[in-house]
Amino acid sequence: MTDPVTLDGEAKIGEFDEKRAENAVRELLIAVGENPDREGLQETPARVARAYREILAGLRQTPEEVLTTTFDLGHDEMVLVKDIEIVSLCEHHLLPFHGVAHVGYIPAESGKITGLSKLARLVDVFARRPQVQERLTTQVADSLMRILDARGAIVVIEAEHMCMSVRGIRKPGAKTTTSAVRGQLRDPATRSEAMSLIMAR
Ligand SMILES: Nc1nc2c(ncn2[C@@H]2O[C@H](COP(=O)(O)OP(=O)(O)OP(=O)(O)O)[C@@H](O)[C@H]2O)c(=O)[nH]1
Ligand SMILES: [Zn+2]
Repeated sequence: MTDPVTLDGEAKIGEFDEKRAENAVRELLIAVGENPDREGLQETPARVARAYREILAGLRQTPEEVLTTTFDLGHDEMVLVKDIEIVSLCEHHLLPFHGVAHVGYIPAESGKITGLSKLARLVDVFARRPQVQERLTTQVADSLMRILDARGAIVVIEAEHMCMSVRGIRKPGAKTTTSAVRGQLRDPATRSEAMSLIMAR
């Protein structure tokens, strides 16, 4: 197995060990009192391993990889993509949290901008890891600043956590909102313009 490395977005984590994941799921089925050899469960460890590989694909991607396409359009005002669907995995319970991300930035003075789809890809790089919502929000904003030399960035995420709806406190429908605001978007007027665009339905 490859050595694990940090989750700072700059380094890649080790390979996905499918066999090990399968064995762990089989063990979990036994631990909860199930029979992993009964007909309906025989393929389950392999299916679950594949599902985790997909849901956690961001562990093997870096934000630099997805923000490579840049154009110089000379556009130097805010670009905002709203309602990007996200599904992530809460690192405390390994249960999903899902909702939407709104991602905006003010391009570098050079006018260096990226493709719109790349903003959604960037969100996925960090969402597809074991996460807490606050860190997911921060990592997206910091990547825009660092990689695009953006003059400002704003990321707002609204999500429902399955760990709060299906277990524990059991409050389905409760939504958590987190934001990260960087650079020129911290200026009150610019920030409030961005927030009203984000909140407009
Ligand atoms: N700040 C933050 N907390 C989270 C996130 N996802 C889950 N949590 C919380 O992490 C906490 C873990 O608390 P613990 O007391 O260690 O675990 P627990 O006994 O399962 O907690 P309960 O959910 O209250 O039953 C809970 O309050 C969760 O709601 C997240 O993205 N951000
Ligand atoms: Zn949780």
